[in-house]
Amino acid sequence: MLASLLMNQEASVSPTEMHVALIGMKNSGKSAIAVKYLTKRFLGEYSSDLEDTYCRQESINQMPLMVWLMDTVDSAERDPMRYLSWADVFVVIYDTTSRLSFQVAEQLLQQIASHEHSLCTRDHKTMLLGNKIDLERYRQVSESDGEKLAKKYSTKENIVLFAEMSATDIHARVVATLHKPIIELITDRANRRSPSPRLYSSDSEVQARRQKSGFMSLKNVARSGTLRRSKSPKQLKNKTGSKLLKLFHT
Ligand SMILES: Nc1nc2c(ncn2[C@@H]2O[C@H](COP(=O)(O)OP(=O)(O)OP(=O)(O)O)[C@@H](O)[C@H]2O)c(=O)[nH]1
Repeated sequence: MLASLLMNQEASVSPTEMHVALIGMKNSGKSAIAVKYLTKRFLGEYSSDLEDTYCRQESINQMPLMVWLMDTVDSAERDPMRYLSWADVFVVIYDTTSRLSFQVAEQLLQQIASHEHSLCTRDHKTMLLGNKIDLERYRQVSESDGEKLAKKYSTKENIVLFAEMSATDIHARVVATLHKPIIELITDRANRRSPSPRLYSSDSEVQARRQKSGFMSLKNVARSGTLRRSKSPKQLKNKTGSKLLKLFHT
């Protein structure tokens, strides 16, 4: 009896889906990381002006979890609220061979921090991720610089994680790296025993748009397989096509 009560309580605080936004400067490797995570392949050529959201069914800590991955495009014309109001996990990616991309990563950490304080009450996790470490000889950003920056934007309640990786690395390591902030957030939420509400202000708008325009529901996704492409909130208005589909047709 007690065991089943505890199990029910556990189920009620466990998330069934996690929204992960990959953000960072153009060419930092967001698409390469997304493609590797979703398909186990590393592909060298991408179309850079397309933005998509994909999902993959995972088992994390022995719990089924739908991971939604938004592969964003770095563009001043697009509203950052599309990921700020959507994501549970922000993966801020920079290219370790580009100092400029590291500066952009700092601006993005700043953006997340100000959003968090002024608008957002929902808990989230951020990870600063240095990519392309296979190109060690061209490195412009040291590992300790990355660590320092992550520390700078960490608070007592919310630590910004830091990792380095290469999208050319083996699939298991890419998956393990992307799962780090997800696992931390799940653990934080379970410890607090209070799942943060997803529906508020801009989130409810996204939710309403999803229903109106047939955004793939969790049920449909579970019924029809593990990897699915769906549309980001922005694309519900403005269809741009799919990077992945495009990739596999070329
Ligand atoms: N050597 C190496 N090349 C990488 C790595 N990650 C990405 N690249 C390459 O870097 C280039 C840019 O990668 P993308 O994944 O398109 O970068 P992005 O951040 O999605 O760029 P936008 O879509 O323009 O915002 C591509 O030629 C990739 O093949 C990596 O870890 N190592």
